[in-house]
Amino acid sequence: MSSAQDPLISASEQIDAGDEDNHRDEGRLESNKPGPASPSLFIWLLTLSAGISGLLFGCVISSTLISLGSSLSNRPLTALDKSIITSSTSLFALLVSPFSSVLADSLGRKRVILVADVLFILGAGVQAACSTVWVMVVGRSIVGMAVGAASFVVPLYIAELAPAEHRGRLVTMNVIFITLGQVVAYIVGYGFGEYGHANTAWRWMVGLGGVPAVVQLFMMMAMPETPRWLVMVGRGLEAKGVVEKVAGGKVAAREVDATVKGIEIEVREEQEGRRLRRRRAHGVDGKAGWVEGFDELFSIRRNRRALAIACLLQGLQQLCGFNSLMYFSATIFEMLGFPIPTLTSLVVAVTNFVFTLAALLIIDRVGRRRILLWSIPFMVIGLLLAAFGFSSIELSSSNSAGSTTAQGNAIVILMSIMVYVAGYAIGLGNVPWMQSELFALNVRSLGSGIATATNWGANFVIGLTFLLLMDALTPTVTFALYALICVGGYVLIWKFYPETAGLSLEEAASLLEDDNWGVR
Ligand SMILES: O[C@H]1[C@H](O)[C@@H](O)[C@H](O)[C@@H](O)[C@H]1O
Repeated sequence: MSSAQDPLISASEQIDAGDEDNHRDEGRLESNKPGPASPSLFIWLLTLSAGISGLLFGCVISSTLISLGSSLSNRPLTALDKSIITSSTSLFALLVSPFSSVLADSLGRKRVILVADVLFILGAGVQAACSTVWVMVVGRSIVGMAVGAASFVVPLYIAELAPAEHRGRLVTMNVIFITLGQVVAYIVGYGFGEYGHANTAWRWMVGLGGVPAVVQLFMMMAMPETPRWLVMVGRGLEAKGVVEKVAGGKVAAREVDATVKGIEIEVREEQEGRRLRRRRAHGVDGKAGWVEGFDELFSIRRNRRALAIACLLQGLQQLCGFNSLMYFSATIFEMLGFPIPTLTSLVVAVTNFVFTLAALLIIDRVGRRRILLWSIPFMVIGLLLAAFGFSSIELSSSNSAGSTTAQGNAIVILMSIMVYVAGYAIGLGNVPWMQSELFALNVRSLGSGIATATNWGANFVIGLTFLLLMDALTPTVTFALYALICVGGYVLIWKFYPETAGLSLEEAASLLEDDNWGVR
């Protein structure tokens, strides 16, 4: 085959010839070339190692305050104690995620995962050994820092290592671990609650949470840094080795070269652009710091757009109310008269897990935008049906209707919640974590960190307001409000979120240059 016929050969030759105008095309070719049928064993291993953080994240987010009894501060917990203990985790996750993005650029993606592991282990130990409420809050806050850092850096790490055609699937693997962690937390919580000794069971539960972090610490030490970060810090040769390893020997050396060159070109262009902007603004040359990172994120149109979309998706993922079910579904099911509410809650966690698995199978074929536009309507239907079910219960209880009607309504609500959760898990539960593909490399880490902070901020708000809303506005209005938020989110996604499935990271990020936000 001649080089004219072979797009890859011609692309790399053009690069070698120094034709900068054509360099952008190279990234496009990288994404369109037929990739290996399935990810290599090495990339699976790497995703597994990084995904253990997801397991920890899931366990932490779902670990309800199992019976602490009077084992802290020699008194029963007050409502204030409970809300401070619960919200300290999301608050610290929120504070730490943008900060750890700065660390991910200076120390590297992998080291931030290692730091998060150390924090997980420390936090688990402090919680397991604590005897006062305030030490418990300290332990939960340390775990919050770990979750904040890990929830942002793991999807970034996976996305930067994954081949374009499998990226969605591999990032979704991380969400599978999160949802699996949630299922495990429910089962363990239920088991300890039913059969454990009240004063020690919870210590075991939080303490054992440190074990996966120890396992991950050792596994991650053997894993490489991402090629993109390596190129960014001038270690191009190492980057080539990693690309080769990820491909599992299934691609030709020239394709590896082309991939690394594509990244190098992007880095060079961005450094050049940054230098020019600095010179124009301050008349000086020099190394850009993280303040410039913020400046670039907000002053350049394409970066601003990427940030707006990533924050929209992450905010919507939480404001749609899903985690209120994770935190309080047992309370809801108790209210509805289910005999073992914690077991009914497990149904929610399992539905979430199973449909996230389904997302794994179809996400790269269906595409991110399309999967959201298909699945959000199911969330709206589920929420509205649940709202309707609650309104019937409110009516029937005020008319003191028979318990069969109430039971029927409770089942309708459970089914509607399952429809909602399925819709959530297949789209909104995982697509926002593909945030890094929206950003150009120089602002990728910072942008992902801010979007992750948006996720934790909205999570904090939902956790804090759900019970209050149920009380002040009735369950019907609360669920209808979440449906309204989903409708608003749907319209914004339809207007502004372009499809990024199958594109290289470089190509996906440049979509947002378009006047129509890359949507058409
Ligand atoms: O992607 C995850 C997943 O959907 C979890 O089930 C949810 O609890 C988290 O908040 C979310 O970030």
